[in-house]
Amino acid sequence: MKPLVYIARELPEEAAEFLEQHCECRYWQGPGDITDAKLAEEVGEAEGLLVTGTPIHEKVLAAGPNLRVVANLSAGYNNLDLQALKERRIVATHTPYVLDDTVADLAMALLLASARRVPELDRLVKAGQWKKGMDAELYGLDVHHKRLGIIGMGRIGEVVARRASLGFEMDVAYYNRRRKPEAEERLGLTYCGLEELLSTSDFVLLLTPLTPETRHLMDEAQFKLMKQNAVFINVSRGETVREEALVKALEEKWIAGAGLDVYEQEPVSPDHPLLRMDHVVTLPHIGSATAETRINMAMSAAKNLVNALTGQSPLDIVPELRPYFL
Ligand SMILES: NC(=O)C1=CN([C@@H]2O[C@H](COP(=O)(O)OP(=O)(O)OC[C@H]3O[C@@H](n4cnc5c(N)ncnc54)[C@H](OP(=O)(O)O)[C@@H]3O)[C@@H](O)[C@H]2O)C=CC1
Ligand SMILES: O=CC(=O)O
Repeated sequence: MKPLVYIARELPEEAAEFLEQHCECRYWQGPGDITDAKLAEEVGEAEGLLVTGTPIHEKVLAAGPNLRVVANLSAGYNNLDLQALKERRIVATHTPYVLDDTVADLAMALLLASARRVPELDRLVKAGQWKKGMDAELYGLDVHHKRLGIIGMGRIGEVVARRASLGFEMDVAYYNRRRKPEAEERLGLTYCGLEELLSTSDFVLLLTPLTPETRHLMDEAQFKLMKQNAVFINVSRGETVREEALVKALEEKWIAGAGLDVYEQEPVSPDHPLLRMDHVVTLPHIGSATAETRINMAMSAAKNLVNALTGQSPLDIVPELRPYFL
């Protein structure tokens, strides 16, 4: 008999077909995105779950007594209560690696767009406001040969660093809890403490996972350390930044601008002050959103799910749970 799995989101055809071959599949039918409360009602006898971002905590797990695996279709997995999963011996997986290049491209796009004011100037031209003699009003900031400080030099950070240093001849500094001597050598990185990184970088890119330690890692004190002509880019999770502090930093011109893919509340409210600022470039959490990469992520999540249910070791068990399942 095929194992029953509950799929809490839409999937590309390839991944749905693969899952149908190996599992009996039930799907969330909407309307809208599933919530944790709805998932608790739906999980029933399922042995596996496939989710993106839905909070998975004790109440959801308790509602599914047969659960053996939760496959998260994303690299970040801050939606998972790892302790509750561990206590119930339920394995959890995520989808790292397959999206690294795509997310790194998006980080560079945000950086360039913010520095050179691309969306703002696009709006200006389309509104018919381009006039002769306004040249100086359109100036942006150089990217090449500047210092990029990356907080969270992991899989994606390294790919951004390669683009920035080889493509734009930037000087790349990073801050992690642990140094990475091999990556320093290979990519020509400079390691520095957080304060030094913030006070010396022209662009600060946040790429840590969201954990209790990184929640509000960027607060007033951190924005105050940044240079006045520096730009802040966030591609990690919204809650790594205290948004009120970011708004203040931008309003009071402690920093020159920001490029954001993620927010404390998503979708961000239409009346959020960040959306009224010309020196902020805003994207709707689309770091990995290309057709090819979303297929690869879905296939990776589906394979992790099937492997776990058929007694093979899933490739991408979340690091904190690996010691218990490998
Ligand atoms: N916007 C989007 O669409 C996407 C966003 N993401 C986000 O990006 C995050 C990073 O992804 P990825 O590169 O694959 O993850 P990795 O785990 O490979 O890298 C994360 C890095 O952050 C560092 N880090 C962790 N905690 C801290 C801390 N407290 N202080 C400083 N550094 C820290 C780690 O180093 P160390 O342990 O040594 O500190 C590690 O090098 C994901 O968790 C996700 O939230 C990912 C994909 C798409
Ligand atoms: O935010 C996206 C992810 O994959 O993590």
